[in-house]
Amino acid sequence: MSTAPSSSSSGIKRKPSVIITIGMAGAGKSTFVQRINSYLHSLDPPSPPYILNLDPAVTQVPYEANIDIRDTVNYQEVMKQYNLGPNGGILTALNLFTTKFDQVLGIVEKRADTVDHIILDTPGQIEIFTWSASGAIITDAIASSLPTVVAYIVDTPRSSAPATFMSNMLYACSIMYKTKLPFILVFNKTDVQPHDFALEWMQDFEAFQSALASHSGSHDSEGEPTYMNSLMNSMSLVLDEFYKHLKAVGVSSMTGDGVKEFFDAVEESREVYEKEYLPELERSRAAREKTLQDVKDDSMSRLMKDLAVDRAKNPDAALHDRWASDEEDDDDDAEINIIDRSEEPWPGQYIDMTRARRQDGEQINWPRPS
Ligand SMILES: Nc1nc2c(ncn2[C@@H]2O[C@H](COP(=O)(O)OP(=O)(O)OP(=O)(O)O)[C@@H](O)[C@H]2O)c(=O)[nH]1
Repeated sequence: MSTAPSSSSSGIKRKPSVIITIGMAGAGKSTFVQRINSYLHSLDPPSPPYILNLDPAVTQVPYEANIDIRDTVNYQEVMKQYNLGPNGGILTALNLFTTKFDQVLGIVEKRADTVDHIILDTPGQIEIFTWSASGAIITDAIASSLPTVVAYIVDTPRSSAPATFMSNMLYACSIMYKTKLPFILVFNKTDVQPHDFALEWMQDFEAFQSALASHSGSHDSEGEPTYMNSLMNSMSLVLDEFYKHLKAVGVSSMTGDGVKEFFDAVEESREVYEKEYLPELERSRAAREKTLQDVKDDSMSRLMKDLAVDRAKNPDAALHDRWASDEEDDDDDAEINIIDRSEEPWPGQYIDMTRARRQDGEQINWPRPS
């Protein structure tokens, strides 16, 4: 029993799959992460994943994270120091952690040879990850290095009303188009409510529309469809296209039902990543490099034109510009002092101006107006 071959026929260890779990608060992300963690441990041979907890505010997680944001940033302290409320504190803690994400990625890449799955558990407040620069930086950084899939966790019992289902799907849709990554809808808590209704609504928009029509509040006092009803009808047509691009599985993080199907979907998504996401990533990288090169070429050609104009105006200028030969000799061996800031700091590199102390009795003559 194994989810996927961990090495290819050539004997080269294949890269691990990264699973980013995202979902509304209380949808069951942490419980789901623990469930897939225990599933991977139960395989023969066991295939323990590498887990990153990115929720700084969680008090307890049901799994042991390999990297935990709480070890790096104290969210309570951030709230105090920056005078923030809980959400601002979580966002700032994530921002601070993201400044170190290159180190995290370095560690993760080193682990890539020994694990088959890397799992990211994200903050409970969904928008802190999905609509922040930090969330985008973390997602892009990891997805450009390893095959990545988004697992969007849905609280199935709480999405059984057509309007709630629709708003959850719209949110999922916006995340899918933002990340452009392969996307798996995980209908969680199927032990409480099976997810068949959701699959039916996704496959047949007429079924969704009739569920909507039969729901109370869909018609006004004169029997006309309400504004909300008409809006959701139109939205369901829009979402029809979105449903074609994703996989949906039903899971119970409580009982473990559907976890095997989830990993099958991860495996299929890996192919989508390699066929669609990776070429797109390389295309946009090449486009970015081309734009940069075009800007450089343009500046250079303008500089050369300016030089040509100067030379035409004053043909002798170049003669006067010559250095004396002894000056040239002096400079020949001079080292160009380029500082690589990514190297180890050297003594005195960091001068914290806020801490510089004045000598006792030292007078400072501040400049005064007039
Ligand atoms: N019955 C049932 N309950 C579940 C399932 N998955 C999670 N829960 C419960 O749902 C509640 C929320 O689960 P969490 O895993 O804390 O959800 P979360 O999305 O991580 O929540 P945040 O920490 O707010 O992000 C807990 O009480 C879980 O026990 C499931 O598959 N079935």
